[in-house]
Amino acid sequence: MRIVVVAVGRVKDKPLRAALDDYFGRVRRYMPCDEIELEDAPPARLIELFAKKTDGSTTIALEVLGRALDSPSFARTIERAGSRGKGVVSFLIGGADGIPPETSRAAHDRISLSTLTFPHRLARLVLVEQIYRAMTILRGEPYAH
Ligand SMILES: C[S@@+](CC[C@H](N)C(=O)[O-])C[C@H]1O[C@@H](n2cnc3c(N)ncnc32)[C@H](O)[C@@H]1O
Repeated sequence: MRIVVVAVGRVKDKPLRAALDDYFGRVRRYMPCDEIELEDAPPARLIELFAKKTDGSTTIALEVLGRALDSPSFARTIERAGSRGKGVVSFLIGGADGIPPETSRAAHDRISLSTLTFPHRLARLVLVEQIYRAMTILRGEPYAH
């Protein structure tokens, strides 16, 4: 199984980059995990970019109005998605204007991190932290603070 986080926008802020790198590093102790940053672009271009970068993977769109999950259910969602097809699970995060509706509709699943709307870079951090948490849940290992 491999995880790919496909997100609109670059994270240049150093403390946020460091926090993301920390959680990506933790996830990579369990499985390969890539981060793909897409340029912000008009919806038609974003639809193309998301499709190209997630080709062949099981896609999960991050949406405020997506399926509400607790962390154990999120862990099981990753496990199930990883058992499909080629075992590549791609998480999609939109930019300031969100994920193009066509891309979101085409995703295999749509999940929410909260009913609150986060800035997209913060949503990325919460997602990667939750992926790390999911890995510890699936392995029955303690969460390293
Ligand atoms: C600022 S939000 C986009 C808001 C946009 N007006 C919309 O309604 O989609 C940017 C991205 O962060 C992610 N995001 C923000 N808050 C989220 C939440 N509570 N749950 C899941 N994803 C979230 C989504 O992928 C969203 O496309």
